Amino acid sequence: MEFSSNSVVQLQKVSIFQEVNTILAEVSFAIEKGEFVYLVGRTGSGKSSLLKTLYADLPLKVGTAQVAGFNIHAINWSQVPYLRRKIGIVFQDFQLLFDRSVSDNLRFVLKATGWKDNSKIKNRISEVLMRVGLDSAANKMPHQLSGGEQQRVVIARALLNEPVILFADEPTGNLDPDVTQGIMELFQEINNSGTAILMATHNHHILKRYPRRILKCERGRVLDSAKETFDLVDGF
Ligand SMILES: Nc1ncnc2c1ncn2[C@@H]1O[C@H](COP(=O)(O)OP(=O)(O)OP(=O)(O)O)[C@@H](O)[C@H]1O
Repeated sequence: MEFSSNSVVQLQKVSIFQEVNTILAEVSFAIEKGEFVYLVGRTGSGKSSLLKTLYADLPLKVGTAQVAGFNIHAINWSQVPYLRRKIGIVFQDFQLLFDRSVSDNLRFVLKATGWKDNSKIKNRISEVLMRVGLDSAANKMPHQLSGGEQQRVVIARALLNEPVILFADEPTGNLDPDVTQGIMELFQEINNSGTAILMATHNHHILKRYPRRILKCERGRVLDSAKETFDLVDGF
């Protein structure tokens, strides 16, 4: 399989494991710079496990994978923080630190990823909060924000180091339809400005409203809408 140098994710004959169980096998696909791709499939079909393998939370034992220029199959633990600086990760449950303000949540990540200059840190925090439409929330505590606003802070946090790709695992899973739409519009804007996105979702309405390429986990394989047609309804 030929991969282009424009790819931000390239997998070749990858198997995904949970403990000793093979969850997915023979997984080969590429995601290009600036592409938006959905990841779908029934509950337990392997979406989260695949994402975790891509951001090196699960070890890659079979096959080869490159993510944001890192060889995931050969990565060692000391390199993982550098990989994580090149990618952004957004989960369904927001995972903010609830004992500190929004800006301190963001400052924590910048400091942990090597930022030292306080005025640059302050500027970067303002920039990302502006980008997600929350510039007035810097001094609020997470519990003072709605679920949708908290998810925007998580997205701002994922954008801090200008990632080449965002991995989003059910980012709208806990949100009502109006708020979901706002988050999807934000993802479209982020994507339009050049960041690739791989987003796991169970939400059929999102796929209809914002149609893009789809990867589907099914019976231990990953199907690709760019290469084959498959039944979308089955799997939600
Ligand atoms: N930490 C774990 N230890 C062992 N097995 C696990 C673990 N996490 C997930 N699994 C198993 O791996 C398989 C794939 O789970 P995974 O969470 O990747 O699916 P998913 O498609 O993301 O599901 P969902 O849509 O419910 O989030 C399931 O059979 C699950 O039981």
